[in-house]
Amino acid sequence: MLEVRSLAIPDVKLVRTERFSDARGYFCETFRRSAFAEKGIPNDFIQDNQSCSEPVGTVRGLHFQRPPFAQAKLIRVLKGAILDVAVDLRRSSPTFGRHVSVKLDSESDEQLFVPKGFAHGFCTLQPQTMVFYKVDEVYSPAHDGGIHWADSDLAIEWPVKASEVRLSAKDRTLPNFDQLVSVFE
Ligand SMILES: Cc1cn([C@H]2C[C@H](O)[C@@H](COP(=O)(O)OP(=O)(O)O[C@H]3O[C@H](C)C(=O)[C@H](O)[C@H]3O)O2)c(=O)[nH]c1=O
Repeated sequence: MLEVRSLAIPDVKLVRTERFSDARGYFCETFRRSAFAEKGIPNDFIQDNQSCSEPVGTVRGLHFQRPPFAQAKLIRVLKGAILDVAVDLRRSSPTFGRHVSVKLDSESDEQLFVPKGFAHGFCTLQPQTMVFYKVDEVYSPAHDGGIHWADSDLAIEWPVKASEVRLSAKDRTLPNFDQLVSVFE
């Protein structure tokens, strides 16, 4: 049975799929387009991504792609655990600049749906954390954008100190939120 519930920013949704356990282990259907569409997630996901982060305290993000290559994402954890974060970049939204954060791990059968118009990032909570996510628009480096993970205006409470965080060179130099020219209406 697929369950979908809205988070504090209603367009961001937590999805729970059903796990069938037996003496061998378990089986779960992690995505079925028709079932997700019936529950308000009709997106046509056309690309799958997977990343593995070796050290605890790895932060990937905050990333987004600009229109017309803006991506909605469906994120789940294959191994380990993350604090997953979505930031509302839609200028017309009453929650513009606000974020939601949720812990996802490989045992909870939960996934996070992040619609277009949001920046997305996560911090790993365990070593060798593997994240798998579906996107509904292809990768377009020319439309790649981001916000610095520790932006003071966003005030995200990450579970890692700035002195210990593991970041890509690109993410270290991402602009602050107040430097973000209007991207999403
Ligand atoms: C995203 C992406 C990247 N790449 C290549 C580009 C780089 O040579 C290499 C690593 O890319 P990057 O450092 O941007 O990977 P992450 O830091 O994990 O970025 C992702 O992390 C956060 C959490 C996200 O939500 C984004 O979807 C995505 O930006 O993979 C591709 O070939 N295709 C892709 O779709």
